[in-house]
Amino acid sequence: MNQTFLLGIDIGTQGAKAVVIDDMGHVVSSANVSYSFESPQPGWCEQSPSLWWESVISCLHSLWKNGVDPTAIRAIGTTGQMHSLVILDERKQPIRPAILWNDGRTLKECSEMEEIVGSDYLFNTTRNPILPGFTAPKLLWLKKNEPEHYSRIKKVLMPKDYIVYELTGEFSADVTDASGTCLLNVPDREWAWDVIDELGFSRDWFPPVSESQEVVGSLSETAAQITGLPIGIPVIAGAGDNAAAALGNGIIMEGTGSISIGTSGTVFIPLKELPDLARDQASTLHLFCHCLPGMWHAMGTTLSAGMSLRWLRDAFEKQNYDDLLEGVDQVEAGAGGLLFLPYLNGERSPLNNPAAKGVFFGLSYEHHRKSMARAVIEGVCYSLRDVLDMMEKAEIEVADWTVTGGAIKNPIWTKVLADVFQQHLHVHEEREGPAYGASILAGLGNGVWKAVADLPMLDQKANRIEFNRENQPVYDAQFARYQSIAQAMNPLF
Ligand SMILES: Nc1ncnc2c1ncn2[C@@H]1O[C@H](COP(=O)(O)OP(=O)(O)O)[C@@H](O)[C@H]1O
Ligand SMILES: O=C(CO)[C@@H](O)[C@H](O)COP(=O)(O)O
Repeated sequence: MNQTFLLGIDIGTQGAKAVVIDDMGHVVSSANVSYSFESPQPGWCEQSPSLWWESVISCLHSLWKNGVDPTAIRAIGTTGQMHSLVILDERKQPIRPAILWNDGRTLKECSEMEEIVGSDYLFNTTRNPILPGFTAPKLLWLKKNEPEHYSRIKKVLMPKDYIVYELTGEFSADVTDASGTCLLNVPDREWAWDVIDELGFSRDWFPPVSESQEVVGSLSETAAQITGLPIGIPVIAGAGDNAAAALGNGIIMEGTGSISIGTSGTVFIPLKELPDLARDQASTLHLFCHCLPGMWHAMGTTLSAGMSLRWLRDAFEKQNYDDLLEGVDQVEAGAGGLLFLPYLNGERSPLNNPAAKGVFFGLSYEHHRKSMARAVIEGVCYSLRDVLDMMEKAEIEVADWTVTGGAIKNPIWTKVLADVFQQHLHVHEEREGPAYGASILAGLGNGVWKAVADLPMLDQKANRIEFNRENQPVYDAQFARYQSIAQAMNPLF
């Protein structure tokens, strides 16, 4: 009973995860529940908020079954997929399934938003391009295409905010996730009320925006009964999954960066100050608040990273990733000339084309399951290098990389990534990505650690993945082909 445990909950795109850590930052136990998303039309991606909540409840009951004492939990932090739109009605019920971050239906609404508010004003306020998948254009899409749903909106939430609501009965938002709505004044870390007014949205839809570690409520009696957690424990605002994962991996200093390969792939670089980029220099670079006060980060996102391998696993009707990947490490670097563009559901950074499609280029008789799997992994790594290229053009650079996300479960991902980047990488194998970071934020919010400098996990050593210099010529040549093919095909999709 003297133990101090912290709980982190992650609403991933392919599953919910919960992790319990102790006050030394060590993982005590974790649980996950997998799910899928629906695609009611090509390019659309939706998920039901009740599926997330039911999956969280089952993760928690698995933790208790595995011997974790729920009464030792002192605080809860939530995190999850960014940008995905949850709308609630006056009964506080979801009006429709959430429209996800990888949904490409809003290209037209992105332009409309710039026309309504003025593209320069919008960029200078939000410091971000308006991209399909971000939240605000989805509201404009609903206004036009589902007016009955639009007229019933009383609250707009991100996925993890919906879980905070289920846990506490309170509505909250945090600076990291709010950055990805296109409605946050990112330099001021507050809603851009003038933009919200211009777009005709109601100010009441948007909950107060907090720093990630701030306590925003306490566990309600109803949630305590359903989850088995003690009533009244504090719940913090939490953070978007990329910021939470970065904090969990200690990516809080300039010169460090993290690469996540979950459903999406992201390149994430912390910043002490917001760079003053011109609109065209920013390309599809995201400049968002970090989950520590007074910090920001630069990010770029490839939409189907780990998801491309999942697609291939299902296409080959393999039971699991180990079956799909058997022998793939024996295939030579460059996959015998076979190249894959991982644009299965469009692409965000750097192409910004929701109509883009996946491509195998250079197939011939000698290729087989193993070369196709290797080409998919390499293609995802080229798309991440393409994001890195975009960052370097904006003069945002990193020397020290840590990798996170489901892909760290098989070393082939990190080996190929290190070779494609021609850089060594770090991995903390025991950390459950965003859920781990959310539990760290909960500890900061609840005063288990007084300051960032006290975080015990910052001293823990990561595994170092070396790169193979001999593979540089083949990967440089393949990356150049990748970029040429992507550019050539872009207008044809
Ligand atoms: N055992 C494994 N071997 C190889 N790749 C894996 C394995 N497990 C998960 N992955 C990769 O990780 C992805 C899921 O990552 P995850 O971080 O759990 O996603 P999300 O947070 O978006 O739900 C899968 O699509 C797959 O590409
Ligand atoms: O859109 C973004 C970031 O801008 C994605 O990174 C989502 O946040 C989903 O994350 P994963 O489920 O792939 O971790």
